Amino acid sequence: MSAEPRFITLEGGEGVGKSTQLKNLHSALAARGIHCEITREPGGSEGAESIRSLLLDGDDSRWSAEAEALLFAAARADHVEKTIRPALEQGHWVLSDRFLDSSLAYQGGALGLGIERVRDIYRFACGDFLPDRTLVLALAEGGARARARDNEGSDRIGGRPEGYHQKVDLAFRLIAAEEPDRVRIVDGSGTPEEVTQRLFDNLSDLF
Ligand SMILES: Nc1ncnc2c1ncn2[C@@H]1O[C@H](COP(=O)(O)OP(=O)(O)OP(=O)(O)O)[C@@H](O)[C@H]1O
Ligand SMILES: Cc1cn([C@H]2C[C@H](O)[C@@H](COP(=O)(O)O)O2)c(=O)[nH]c1=O
Repeated sequence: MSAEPRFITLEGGEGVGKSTQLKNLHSALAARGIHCEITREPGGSEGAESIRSLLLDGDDSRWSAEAEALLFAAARADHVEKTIRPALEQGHWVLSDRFLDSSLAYQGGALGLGIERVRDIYRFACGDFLPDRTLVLALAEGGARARARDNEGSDRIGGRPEGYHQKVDLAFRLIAAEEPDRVRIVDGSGTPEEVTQRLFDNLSDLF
């Protein structure tokens, strides 16, 4: 349908439905003749998947805030170079479960590094490359859904206290307010099909 390949990212806090919606959106776009490659962060390339376990396994105290932000940026640089750019150059759309805005919200906003400092790290890692559209799913009961899904177990960052995740949500809203053309907050409540339709509607200007 569209000649121009697009890079779309799905964002939001824990358990808001990103992975579910990534698959649904992939099918909804395929039904309209748009082939997408699906990927995720941290990960999405061989090197970045190795960094993923460094970031998500172990105790919260394993890394300083600065080291954590740099590890996410290193993983992202590899992901962009090895997976995302090549797919776009081949004419494929790319849908990623998390990307830059997770670092801005989790490390910049909630961990206290500052959103602008984390943007600077990103520019060093990836230059001026940005998603064409970022859809942030918003859902108050996301944390409860994630805990039910994970049987109360969680990874190094997901297991941080409730106050941390509230700051993540606030930071996503700040980022969306700063970049309204790229970043949209989308209501994550209702059936999976209702949410997919809302996400799809927020991409229609890109077709
Ligand atoms: N619309 C929905 N209604 C009810 N349950 C849902 C809905 N969407 C997803 N779920 C369920 O909620 C849980 C979390 O969804 P999902 O894994 O897609 O979220 P996520 O944002 O990718 O989470 P995380 O960031 O923690 O990996 C899963 O058990 C999933 O089946
Ligand atoms: C990309 C990215 C991720 N995070 C955090 C967010 C989650 O707690 C985990 C990833 O787990 P998921 O189940 O695969 O969503 O990592 C982060 O803090 N900063 C980032 O840049």
